[in-house]
Amino acid sequence: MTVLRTFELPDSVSGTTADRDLGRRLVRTWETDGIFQVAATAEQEKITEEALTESRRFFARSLPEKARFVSDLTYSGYIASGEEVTAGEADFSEIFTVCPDIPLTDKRVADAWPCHGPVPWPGEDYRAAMENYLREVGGIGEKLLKLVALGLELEPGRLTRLTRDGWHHMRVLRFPARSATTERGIGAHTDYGLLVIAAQDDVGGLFVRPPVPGEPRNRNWLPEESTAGMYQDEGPWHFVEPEPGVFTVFPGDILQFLTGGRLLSTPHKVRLATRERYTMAYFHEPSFGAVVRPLTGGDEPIHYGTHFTNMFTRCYPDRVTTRRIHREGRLAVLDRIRDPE
Ligand SMILES: O=C(O)CCC(=O)C(=O)O
Ligand SMILES: [Fe+2]
Repeated sequence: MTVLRTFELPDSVSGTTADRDLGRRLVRTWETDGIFQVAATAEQEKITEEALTESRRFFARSLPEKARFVSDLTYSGYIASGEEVTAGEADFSEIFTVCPDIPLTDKRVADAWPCHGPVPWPGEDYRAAMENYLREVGGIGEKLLKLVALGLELEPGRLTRLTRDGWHHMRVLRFPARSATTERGIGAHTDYGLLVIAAQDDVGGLFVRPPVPGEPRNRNWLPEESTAGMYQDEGPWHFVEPEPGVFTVFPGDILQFLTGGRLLSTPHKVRLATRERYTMAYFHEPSFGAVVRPLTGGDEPIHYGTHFTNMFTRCYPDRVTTRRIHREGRLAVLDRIRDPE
C-alpha cells in the first residue's frame, strides 16, 4: 500500500447494484490495507474545521481549568497528557472524551448503569461544535455499515440493527510536539467497537498496521488477549499521510468478532511530530445493551456495554469514574442491561 484509497459515499444506501459493488470494494480494501478514506462533503469539511477550532481553544486553557471537566458517572471529560496508559506505558495525548450525553434525570442514571451520565461540557460553543460533528460522522457510520453489510453479502440492515441507540463516542485529541526525551504519542492498540472514523489536521503522526497474511492477531475483547502494545516496534506500520477533505476509516474489535476475523480490528499507534497535532477519533458502536453474536456462529456473544466498561476501567484504573463503579458495585448492574433481541 502506498497511498490510501478514497471512496465517495452515495446520498443514501438502499441495496442497489452500485451499493453492493461499493460495499465489496470497501471490504476488499480493509482486507488488504486495513484502512480507507471517505471523501468529506464541503459541509462536512466546514463542520470538521469548526470542531477542530473549538478543540484548539479548549486545550489552550490552563491545566487546572481543564482538569475540572471530569465526572464520576461517565468517562466523558478531560484526560491530561500522561494520564492514559497503553500496555503499561504513559501516552502523551491530551484528550476530551465525549460519550453519550445522558441527563441526570434519565432512569438509567438513577438505576446506576455504569458509564451513564451527562457530559461535563467545557462550554456551549464547544458542545454545539462537537454535537454537529458527531451528527455528521454518525451519518457516515450508518451508511458505511449498510455498505459493508452488502459487501459481506448480508442484508443491508444486518449491522445497523446493532446501532439503534448506538453507544457512539469520540476522543478529541491534542498531541504535544515531541521532546528530547520522547516520541510516544499513543502506544499500539486496537479500538473497541464497529468503526473508527477519524479526521486529523495537517501535522501527521498516525500509523496503522495492515493485515499480514498468517500473522496472529489477538481478540482484544478477551482479557487474556489484549492488543495493547502488540507489534509496537515491529513493522509493517503504514504512515497515514494527512490529507485534507477526508475521513479515515478502519474496523474495530466488534467488527473483527462479528466477522470471525475476516475483517481485523486495525492496530494503530501515534508518534509525536515536530509540531503539536489535533485530531478527532470517532467510534461508531453497538448500543450499550446489545448482545453481539458472530455472523459465523460459534463464540460466546459479547455484551457491548460490558466490553466498553471493561476496556475503560482497564485504561483508567484510577479515574474517579472507575473508583465509583467499583465502590458502588456497578459492574453487577451490567447483568441486567440487555436489549430485547
Ligand atoms: O491520533 C490519532 O489519529 C488516533 C488516536 C487514537 O488512536 C485513539 O484515540 O484511539
Ligand atoms: Fe485508537
